[in-house]
Amino acid sequence: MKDSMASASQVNLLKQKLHLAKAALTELDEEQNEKLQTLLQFIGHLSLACKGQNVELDNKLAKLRHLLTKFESVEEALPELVDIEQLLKKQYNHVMVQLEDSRVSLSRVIRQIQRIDSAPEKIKKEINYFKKDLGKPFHSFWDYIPKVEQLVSFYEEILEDQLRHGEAIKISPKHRQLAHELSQMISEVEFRKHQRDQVLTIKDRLSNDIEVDSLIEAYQTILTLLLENISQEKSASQEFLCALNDSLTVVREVVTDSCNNSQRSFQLKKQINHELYSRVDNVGEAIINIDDIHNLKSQVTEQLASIRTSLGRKEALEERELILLKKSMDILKKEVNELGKEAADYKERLFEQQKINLLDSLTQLPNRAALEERMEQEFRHFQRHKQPLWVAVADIDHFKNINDSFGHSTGDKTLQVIAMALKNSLRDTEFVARYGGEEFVLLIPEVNATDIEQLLNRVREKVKSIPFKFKNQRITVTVSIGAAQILENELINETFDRADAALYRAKHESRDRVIIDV
Ligand SMILES: Nc1nc2c(ncn2[C@@H]2O[C@H](COP(=O)(O)OP(=O)(O)OP(=O)(O)O)[C@@H](O)[C@H]2O)c(=O)[nH]1
Repeated sequence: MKDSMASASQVNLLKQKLHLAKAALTELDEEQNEKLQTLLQFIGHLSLACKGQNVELDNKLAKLRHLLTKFESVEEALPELVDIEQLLKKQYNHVMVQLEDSRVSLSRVIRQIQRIDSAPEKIKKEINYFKKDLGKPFHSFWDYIPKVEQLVSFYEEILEDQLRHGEAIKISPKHRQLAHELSQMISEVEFRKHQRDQVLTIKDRLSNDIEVDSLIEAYQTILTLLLENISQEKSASQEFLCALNDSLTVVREVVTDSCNNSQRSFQLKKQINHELYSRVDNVGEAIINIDDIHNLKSQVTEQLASIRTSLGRKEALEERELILLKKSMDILKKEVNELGKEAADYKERLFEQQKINLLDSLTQLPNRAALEERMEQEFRHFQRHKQPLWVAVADIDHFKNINDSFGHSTGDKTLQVIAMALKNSLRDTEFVARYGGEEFVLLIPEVNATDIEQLLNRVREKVKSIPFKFKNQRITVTVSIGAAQILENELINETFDRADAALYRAKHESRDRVIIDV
């Protein structure tokens, strides 16, 4: 009995112990699960950090992350882990090879930079240190990236230094040609007064030894000035059109008002006339129907009074009409006067512009466009009257020497003086234009073949006798002239070509002479 009681208490004790052990085991299980969960999460995050290196590895890791989300599938993940481990090893080796390749490439680039002799000394030293540093292997991309950044900054510094102190682009014959063409173009375009000093400075710069930067700047400035002129011209035309439009609006309003007034007056007058006719009819009827003279008298007097009133109204209406008409006429007159003034101003501006467009701005002689106009005119005259007409081309001899020895502005002054001399040596009916550069064209009508050579030699002598003095040196400037007379059935351009060919011959036969094409 005693035993059975002791056994029972032992069983109870064991039961309690078992219970406690079970509880402790469950607690341990939960704790472990929690740790495992944290570990799995950590693996998941780690695998995400590896993403983007290799597609196969990415896929494997994605699958692993999926399996690790549930305890039940952790077992399935084990074979995957083996594959992934191998892939990771391969990837590591691959990255190390890549890093080494990159290090070698950087060394190659740095050797190239070292060849830039003009690099500043300070950068050259830094590059040397950098090159030594490149001797150590890279362990990760974080060793590589700062090196690339450093290399880029070397490039930047060298480039900046070269831009700051770099040699200007060398001027070539092509640039000189461009400078010359721009200078010619400037001479042919008329600039506004306030622009002229700027243009002269540019012209001066173009004629001396110009650098490419200054040439580009000159082109830019001239273009800006031309655009400014075009836009001013445009706004002047717009102003005129606006004034024209405003005036037309006023005129239209006045005419509409005046029409409306006439319409109203016409209706009123019609009404008054109707009243007058009816009063006159009344008088007529009274005369027929009323026998009693007193009665008739009073009826006629009454109708006459009404007629007078109507006539008075009609007169007042006509007077008002006249006043309105006068007012309208005054407004119209004022508008037409103002418009006339605007039109005259505009015409003047156009005329001035036209005149400017036909003048060479350096010599103030007619320019090439004016010459073409005049040639046509003389040609038409020749066709009608068959009077002699000569075309002569004059060219200054060795003009380049003047520019080269005394400068372009002296060359410009020489051109101006010779232009004046040519102009003064001709009659009013004769014409001289600057054809371009140092070449002039003369149109000489009504001179016989026997006299032309003498006339042109006089012109040549006149130029030769100009007492030029440059840098205290007495200089004689001469011209060569070629001339041709227009022939029956010849176009004037053909005559010009013959004159030009004669000039060519004069140039080759010693210059300072006149040759007539016969
Ligand atoms: N100062 C100045 N020079 C000009 C102008 N237009 C052209 N020239 C120069 O005129 C010179 C003409 O030279 P070339 O065509 O070689 O002739 P050249 O020296 O007169 O010699 P020949 O005609 O053969 O006797 C060039 O140097 C041009 O630059 C100008 O408007 N002003």
